[in-house]
Amino acid sequence: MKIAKFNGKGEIFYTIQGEGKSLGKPTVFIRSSLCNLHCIWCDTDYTWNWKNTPYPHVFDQTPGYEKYDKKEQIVELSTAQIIEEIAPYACKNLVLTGGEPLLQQKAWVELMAQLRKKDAGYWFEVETNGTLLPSSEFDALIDQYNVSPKLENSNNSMKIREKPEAYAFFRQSPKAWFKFVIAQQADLEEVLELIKKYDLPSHKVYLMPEGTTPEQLKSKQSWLVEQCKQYGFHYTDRLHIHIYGSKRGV
Ligand SMILES: Nc1nc2[nH]cc(C(=O)O)c2c(=O)[nH]1
Ligand code: SF4
Ligand SMILES: [Mg+2]
Repeated sequence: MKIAKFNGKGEIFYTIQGEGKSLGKPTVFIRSSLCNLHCIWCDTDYTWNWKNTPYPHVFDQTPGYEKYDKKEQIVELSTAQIIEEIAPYACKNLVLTGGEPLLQQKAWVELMAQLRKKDAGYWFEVETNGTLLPSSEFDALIDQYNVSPKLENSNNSMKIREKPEAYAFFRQSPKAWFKFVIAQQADLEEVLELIKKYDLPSHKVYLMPEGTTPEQLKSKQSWLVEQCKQYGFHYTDRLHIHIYGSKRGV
């Protein structure tokens, strides 16, 4: 599997789930590389923002920021190698993230199947942008989908960010929970439209402030909580950002 490379190794780390339904749960994260979207504010752009691609990013304004050399950002790990990497952690909760993990479903299926065979107690969550359909094999192994559909604020065209067949799948899955990144009022209105259009279950919707620093998150907290109260959505923060700041591997 293509894993994001960090400090010469695969980006695999033990922390607490910082977002959404499982917030606070001790969890091992495995960050796969590659994404089919190109969100302008993406905080894991080292999984897709390759040199000689046209996608703009907010970091373009940051002095010294450069698009990434694909070869330098990916490490190919076998299922056995990934199992070896996670072995030292006394934790059976895994989050498959990225990038977009559903781009590499076959490799995840092999990993999940082998781990379950060893220990039925494994719990598998996946962080997905909700544009790709899970295979039946993948769906059979996964415990929870954290579906984070992208809005206009992501700067992806509607054609690539809004896939009706994927919405149809996740809206009916008992394992799926929705998490929308909200930067401003217009985003909230877009979420309300999507909920109506795809008949999403409101009680399974989380709103999360946009931001990669505690200051950015804090500036939106109280406003967003009021919106959650008004519409009956859950609020989720980005706990790992408050605790660790904007760092990799936490
Ligand atoms: N602690 C922690 N929680 C997270 N929840 C979703 C994450 C992600 O990047 O997918 C993430 C992450 O990178 N770290
Ligand atoms: S879908 Fe996720 S990983 Fe892909 S560009 Fe958007 S924020 Fe980044
Ligand atoms: Mg993240």
